[in-house]
Amino acid sequence: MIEARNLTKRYGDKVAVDQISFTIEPGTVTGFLGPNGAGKSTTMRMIVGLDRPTAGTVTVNGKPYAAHRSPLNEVGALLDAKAVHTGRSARSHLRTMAATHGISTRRVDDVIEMTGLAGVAGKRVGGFSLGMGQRLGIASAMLGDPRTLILDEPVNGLDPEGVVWVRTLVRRLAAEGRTVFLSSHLMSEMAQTADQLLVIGRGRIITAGPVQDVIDGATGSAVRVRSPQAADLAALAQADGAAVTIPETGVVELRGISAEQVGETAARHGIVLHELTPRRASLEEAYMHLTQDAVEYRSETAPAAMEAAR
Ligand SMILES: Nc1ncnc2c1ncn2[C@@H]1O[C@H](COP(=O)(O)OP(=O)(O)OP(=O)(O)O)[C@@H](O)[C@H]1O
Repeated sequence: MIEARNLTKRYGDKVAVDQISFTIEPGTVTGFLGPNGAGKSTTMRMIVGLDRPTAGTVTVNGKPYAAHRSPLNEVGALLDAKAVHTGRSARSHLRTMAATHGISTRRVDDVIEMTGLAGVAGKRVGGFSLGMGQRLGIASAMLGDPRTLILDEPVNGLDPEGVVWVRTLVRRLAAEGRTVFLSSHLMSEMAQTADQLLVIGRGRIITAGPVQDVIDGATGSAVRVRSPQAADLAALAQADGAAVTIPETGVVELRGISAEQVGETAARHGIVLHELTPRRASLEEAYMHLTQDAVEYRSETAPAAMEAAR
């Protein structure tokens, strides 16, 4: 379990993390989302004691990271996959880490096997592809068989097979009762991997909760209706309190009303329906909606893309 209370980090005038409080429960995969510069890496670094909070506290399984007698057995972290001595082989890197923490060489062989690195474990890390480096980072995080895993962008640079592998691995680790906290900018992947979400923007928590609740809370569910009398139906739904958008001629999208209500209203007024579809937003749409005011580094085309996504 990871617990943060009023956790704050300032770099000079810049408030990177602003009094955030959250609990990451064991037995779940919790996704950490937010735009570039939102404070995700800073938060993760504070959890593992690489950055000191300016104020507030964060504990892992009840204690600050540094207070654990054997931190590597408590928390495994992948924070910067490139932070490895490039002249060493993967096996030698892992064996050095293991030796300094009283971990057996058998465990080193196990994590090499587990992360699919067996074929390249004797090669210099400097020659590794981004994906191989990520696998080595995950192997390092797993070395102490920790109860808590913190993974910053673990699928970055992985091919589709690698992405599925990470998803399966973290799901299995959570099913074993471990705490898994991971960040990613890939929304479709996060939607498939995480149970819970923590969304931050400009150093503050925007929302937190189960994935589907976060999506529904951000966008609400909608009903898409195609009808030759779409305008009539839209007027009736509006009178019933629905919000109406017209994505194309002959199609209306209604919010704040159920598909059943729409169908019954249509039947009562003899309106012909060609389509009646309850429509749930994607995590990407919800994320765009949630973070639209928290994006610091925005490209010129982003607002138009967001509009289209809504
Ligand atoms: N060492 C530092 N010195 C000064 N400012 C920093 C430092 N580290 C981070 N920041 C600033 O703190 C803010 C949060 O950065 P952080 O790297 O935690 O964001 P992030 O959510 O991980 O972003 P990304 O998705 O781009 O990785 C940013 O504005 C960043 O520029």
